[in-house]
Amino acid sequence: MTRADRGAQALGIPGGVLMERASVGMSRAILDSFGPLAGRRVLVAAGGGNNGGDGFVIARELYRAGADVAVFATKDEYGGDAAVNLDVLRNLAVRLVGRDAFSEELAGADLVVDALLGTGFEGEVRGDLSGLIREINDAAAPVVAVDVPSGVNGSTGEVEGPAVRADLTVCAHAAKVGCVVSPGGDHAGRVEVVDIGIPPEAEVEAATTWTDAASLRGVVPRRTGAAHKYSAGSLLIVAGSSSATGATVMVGRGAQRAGCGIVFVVTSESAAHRVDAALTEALVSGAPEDGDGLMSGDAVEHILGMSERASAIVLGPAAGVGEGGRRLVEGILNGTDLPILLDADAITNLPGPGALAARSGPTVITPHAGELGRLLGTGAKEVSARRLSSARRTAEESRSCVLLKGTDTLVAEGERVAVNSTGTHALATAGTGDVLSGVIGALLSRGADPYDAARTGAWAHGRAAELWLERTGRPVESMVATDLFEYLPEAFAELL
Ligand SMILES: NC(=O)C1=CN([C@@H]2O[C@H](COP(=O)(O)OP(=O)(O)OC[C@H]3O[C@@H](n4cnc5c(N)ncnc54)[C@H](O)[C@@H]3O)[C@@H](O)[C@H]2O)[C@@H](O)CC1
Ligand SMILES: Nc1ncnc2c1ncn2[C@@H]1O[C@H](COP(=O)(O)OP(=O)(O)O)[C@@H](O)[C@H]1O
Ligand SMILES: [K+]
Repeated sequence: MTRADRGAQALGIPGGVLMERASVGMSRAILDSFGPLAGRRVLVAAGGGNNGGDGFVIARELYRAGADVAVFATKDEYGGDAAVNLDVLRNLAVRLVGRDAFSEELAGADLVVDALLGTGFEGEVRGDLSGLIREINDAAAPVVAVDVPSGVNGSTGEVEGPAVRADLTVCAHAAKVGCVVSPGGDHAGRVEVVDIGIPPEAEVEAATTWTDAASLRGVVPRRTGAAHKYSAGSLLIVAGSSSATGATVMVGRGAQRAGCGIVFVVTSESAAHRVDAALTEALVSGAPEDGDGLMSGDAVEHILGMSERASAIVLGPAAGVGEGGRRLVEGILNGTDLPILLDADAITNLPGPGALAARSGPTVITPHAGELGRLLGTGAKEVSARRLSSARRTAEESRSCVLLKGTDTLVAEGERVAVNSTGTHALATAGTGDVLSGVIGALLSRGADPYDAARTGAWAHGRAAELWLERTGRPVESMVATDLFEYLPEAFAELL
């Protein structure tokens, strides 16, 4: 954003014009959500930078819309465009209030505009700003954040101290990463984007991008008329144990609904007949198991034999954690160059991200914060606090594609990270991750590269859940993972 901003100014567009356009657009969005504001009390809290400058213009616009506007500015002296816009307010019947009157104004406000900190903020909030943020969060009135909720790092979503909890965040030019990646994303409320007039010459390629349907155009492999079941994608699923068959079935169904031509399954010997009965169209075989009913290291030979008929492998869900599992994972990683997706127990059985770096074949891992915390040795809390950097670091150390699950889903590979745009908390139910593995595995088997397979899989999986909600009108709490199968085809149809 900073580079795009500078680029626009280098083309000759004055910063003040950008600020005006941003703030006029933001004011319109505020009025659309909370208007009409005639006679209503609005408190604008403005910080010392350009985010505060936006706040001054918004104060002017809401005043023009008839609101009774009070502005608290954290600095005594301003410079640049912010100073110009503050001076305008002095000529209007907008009340400029001091710190002593802030709390009282807040108590009487119908709407609060948080323009304390924007993209220029990082680290932990210093000084009296923490107190202001806490007060805003305790107030009854709805809160609109300008560009980024103050206290949230707009570039990463990290939150190190107090941060505003907004009902609406209006972003200039593009949604800021911090408004969608948690924990920052959990502070932003609804996110709207307003155009501020940045011309294409000033657009920059961002390292972090947004996976929407448009960004996936042409990415999903199509089946041609001359296809046969093997050329349409042949996936080998290595999953489950004698006491856990459901995960395997869900990976298989997910893969079939994502267009895989043929699904092979290898599971524990004693579980094979149950998986076979549940997955009509798949070819299921049993592999040697240990005393606990988990596939043992001895299963490697059988699995590598089966892999000769496959174009990709999904390894992991419910396969069990332990010495046998570690030998299994190691044997398969070293034994084939096929694209491999590792999920769940297969991730836990890895000694560390470096264990994947030596592979010559493409690798995708799909951990949630707990699994990634174990893999990195940092713990789930640290991963959840720094999702973007955790995913990036893992992608770098493993030289693999990393899909980090959660309320937002990140896909990191090399220098790039994509933030998924679909999904709902209806997905917070057991087994949805297994379905996702199957979907991504199918796309790998059909020849998609790991980054595209992971981005597309996450998008279609999230979209299927949204479609289930839209079509059935049922409460989020009643979704079960198998509900996704009916809606995956429709989600893919939207991409084709
Ligand atoms: N041409 C432009 O530059 C445009 C800027 N825009 C707005 O300007 C914002 C960026 O402006 P700035 O770069 O001035 O940055 P900010 O206004 O986000 O923040 C800078 C201010 O925050 C203070 N600060 C930084 N870190 C702090 C910390 N840890 N604790 C307490 N205070 C801290 C600084 O001392 C400074 O006063 C955007 O978010 C957006 O709202 C928009 O108006 C669009 C155009
Ligand atoms: N609150 C939420 N909002 C959106 N998506 C969620 C939420 N909670 C979980 N998900 C998604 O649901 C899936 C859960 O996967 P996982 O935890 O591996 O489940 P399981 O292992 O039971 O299959 C992931 O794709 C995750 O991103
Ligand atoms: K802000």
